[in-house]
Amino acid sequence: MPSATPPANEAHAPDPVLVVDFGAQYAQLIARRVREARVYSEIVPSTTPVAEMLAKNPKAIILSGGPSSVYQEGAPVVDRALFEAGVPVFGMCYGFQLMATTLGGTVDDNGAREYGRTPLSVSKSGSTLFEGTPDEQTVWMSHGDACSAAPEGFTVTASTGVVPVAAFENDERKLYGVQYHPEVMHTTHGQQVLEHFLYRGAGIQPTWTTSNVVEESVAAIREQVGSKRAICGLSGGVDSAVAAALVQKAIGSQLTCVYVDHGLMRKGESEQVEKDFVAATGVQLKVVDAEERFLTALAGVSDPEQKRKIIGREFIRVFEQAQAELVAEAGEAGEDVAFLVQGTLYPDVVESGGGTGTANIKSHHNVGGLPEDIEFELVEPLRRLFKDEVRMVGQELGLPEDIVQRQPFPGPGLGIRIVGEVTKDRLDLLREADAIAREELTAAGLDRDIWQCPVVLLADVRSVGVQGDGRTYGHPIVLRPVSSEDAMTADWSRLPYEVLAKISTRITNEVDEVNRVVLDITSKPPGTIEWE
Ligand SMILES: Nc1ncnc2c1ncn2[C@@H]1O[C@H](COP(=O)(O)OP(=O)(O)OP(=O)(O)O)[C@@H](O)[C@H]1O
Ligand SMILES: O=c1[nH]c(=O)c2[nH+]cn([C@@H]3O[C@H](COP(=O)(O)O)[C@@H](O)[C@H]3O)c2[nH]1
Ligand SMILES: NC(=O)CC[C@H](N)C(=O)O
Ligand SMILES: [Mg+2]
Repeated sequence: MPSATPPANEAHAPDPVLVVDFGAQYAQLIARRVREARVYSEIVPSTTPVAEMLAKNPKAIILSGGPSSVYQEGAPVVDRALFEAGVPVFGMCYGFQLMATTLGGTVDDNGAREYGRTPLSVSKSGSTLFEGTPDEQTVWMSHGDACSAAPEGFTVTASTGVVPVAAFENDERKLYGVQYHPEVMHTTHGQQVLEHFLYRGAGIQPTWTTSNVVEESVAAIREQVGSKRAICGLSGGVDSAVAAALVQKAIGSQLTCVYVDHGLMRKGESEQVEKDFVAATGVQLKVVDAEERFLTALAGVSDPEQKRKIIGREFIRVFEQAQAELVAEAGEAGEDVAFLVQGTLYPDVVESGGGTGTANIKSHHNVGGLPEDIEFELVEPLRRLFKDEVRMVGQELGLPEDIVQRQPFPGPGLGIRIVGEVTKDRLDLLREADAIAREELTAAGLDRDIWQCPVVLLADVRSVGVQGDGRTYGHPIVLRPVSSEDAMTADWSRLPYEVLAKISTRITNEVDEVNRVVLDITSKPPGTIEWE
């Protein structure tokens, strides 16, 4: 079964607000902001035919920004029919400009460029978007083209020092647009304006909550799995813990969780999964020791994508082996184990290029890294959710705080934190360094301030040091502490110097072969969070 096939339980999604992605930096952020307004949203690529969009029964449509210029040849377009279907539409930046030109207004490159924080003057009397917001507000702009004339029938509702048409609306036709980016934090009344569109313009009720998600998913999982059995890949991370708890709620003892100890885990992690998770949920757990298998398959490989593919493949082979064992244990009486539950999230799908036609940055082992010949039917109840929403679902299900608030750890584990070939010795070395960094961050009370802190071993790099009056020629360790909302973008965390100093001293003193500790001060973009 191809990995991009949405599992059957996706059919139960509520009618969405569609975010049409014109190649925006922030399409995901728009979708999140809509959900923060308690309205369900989904992203679709701009190449989706209008009929296909309308077939999803959208409650409203948002047109995102994008890098193109509407007057360029080959720039993405939208069929006029979209504006005539009676579905409320909100255009932002490129989406605003496209709405303007498609409906007879004028957009050109007239030198009215604006980048960053910009003061906006609102003429709000009777405006659906702006009523109740201040006359002067700060917005985030990022454009080189501008609208110089709104289409007929539209009222201009805002302007800036250089742009006369910075927002317009046609309340009768339920069409709205703004030149700026309401979705970014720096736009002071962005969320309010977006909510005005959703609630007032489109008349949507804010009813989408995580308790709906729990109810709907449980029903969908029961329908999908029926009386058959399922296994769930359990990693100790938030996503699989929440997925397992949801599926357990739906099908109880038909579920067995499988924890794969691939030898790429951090210090103490396997013990923690075995003890804590079972204690918290009472789930049936099968632990598979697959260290040798993974290390053999990874021997001699240093290319990151190759590593990811190998790890993805071996995961599935281990799940198949576990499946066979469970069937054998149950004997004749047992139903087939036909389903594999995974804690796949919406960003995993989008980043693996499966959601919006975006580029493949790295193959997540559970999406783009799955082998072609997988025979399980996938159950992925979190495939539509963002991380913070998953945490809310976990809370709703009564999972303990220390599971729900855990920092993410990638499925391929330390395998993608060794730059170079993965060997047992290198893993042991990295495990020690990582344990020290985690211990000190926890001791300093910083766990909640950072999103995660990968610790990376540059196995193919050596540098000269001096220790105990002697020369050393060892490897550097990289600390990569980041802060983030959803791992799609991130900034490096400004950790206190004393904490960094303590980590550095301890690692170089306590870990053989490491004589240097460096700090990664790159945001995402341009860096990613993990090094591979
Ligand atoms: N060691 C493992 N054993 C079994 N399944 C695993 C293991 N590691 C990952 N998986 C499966 O792959 C999925 C994706 O891994 P990922 O690391 O994104 O999620 P997670 O570990 O559940 O959560 P988090 O992102 O918070 O670490 C998991 O939800 C789980 O189903
Ligand atoms: O389960 C996973 N399988 C993977 O293959 C994988 N790759 C990265 N990550 C995690 O995803 C987030 C974003 O990471 P990047 O900025 O490196 O893409 C960060 O939280 C990473 O730790 C993964 N998780
Ligand atoms: N951020 C955007 O959507 C930019 C739209 C268009 N390319 C401009 O520069 O005006
Ligand atoms: Mg994980």
